Amino acid sequence: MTVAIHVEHLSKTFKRYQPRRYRTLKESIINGEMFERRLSERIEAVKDVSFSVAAGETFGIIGRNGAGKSTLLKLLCGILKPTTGRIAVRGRVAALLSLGVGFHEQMSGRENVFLNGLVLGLSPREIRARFDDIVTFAELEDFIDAPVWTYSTGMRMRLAFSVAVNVDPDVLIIDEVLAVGDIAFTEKCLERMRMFQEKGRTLLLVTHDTATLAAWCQRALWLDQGQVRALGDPAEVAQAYLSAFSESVAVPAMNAVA
Ligand SMILES: Nc1ncnc2c1ncn2[C@@H]1O[C@H](COP(=O)(O)OP(=O)(O)OP(=O)(O)O)[C@@H](O)[C@H]1O
Repeated sequence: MTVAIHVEHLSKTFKRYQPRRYRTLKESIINGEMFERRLSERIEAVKDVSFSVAAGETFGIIGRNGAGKSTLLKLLCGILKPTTGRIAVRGRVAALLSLGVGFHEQMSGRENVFLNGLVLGLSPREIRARFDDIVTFAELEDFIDAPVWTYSTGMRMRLAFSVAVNVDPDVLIIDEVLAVGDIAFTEKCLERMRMFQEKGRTLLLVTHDTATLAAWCQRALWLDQGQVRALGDPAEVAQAYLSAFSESVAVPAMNAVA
């Protein structure tokens, strides 16, 4: 078995600061501490997490709000550095994280496609060769030269997804973002994801939805308060998750991978 992602004893701690609270501006200036920040707490967003994903596998991560899912994904794509632990990812990774991550607001869609392509390791020639497909898939022909700050949430998602799938990554990471697209576009994305699976590429999906785990994933991990609560068969992981949080209500699978 070729391992695509290997995570070993991974932890990420954030320091959260709070400004000192002075009653008046004068008081804070006199104290010379106007801009001083005070460390108030440490948040262990990811705690001693270990797992492996095989090449060609679709792997799901489920967990409640604040469980540490986004932090884990940002660690996997190198946006964040681990506090402790080790990550090894094989091949080119394209990630569709929370919307807008990776886009420069003042730059046009076209410039952002080139920038993202370069960041993902393509040469300018390779990006030029894929550019039309990216724009056509995103259905942004009329807007590609407008600055990204003028784009709607759905337009950003379309561009981000289109770049991610068209750079032909070995590992595609998707963090619940397809939910903001309209139904027709979501269908197109799901079809691309199926094609991606058929090509034997590795897919990592984050979802709140147990039906999505069952429909898409070969294995799954339940992350709870930064820790692995269950790892293995998606139906069993989903069952454990649901029984612990009976208030969790499954939504249709199509929305959730997204
Ligand atoms: N940059 C940061 N600085 C401080 N705390 C952070 C930071 N990023 C995340 N956190 C904290 O880490 C914890 C995990 O957050 P994270 O966004 O990874 O959760 P999540 O599982 O993705 O949640 P959701 O499902 O709501 O997106 C939360 O308590 C969050 O407040």
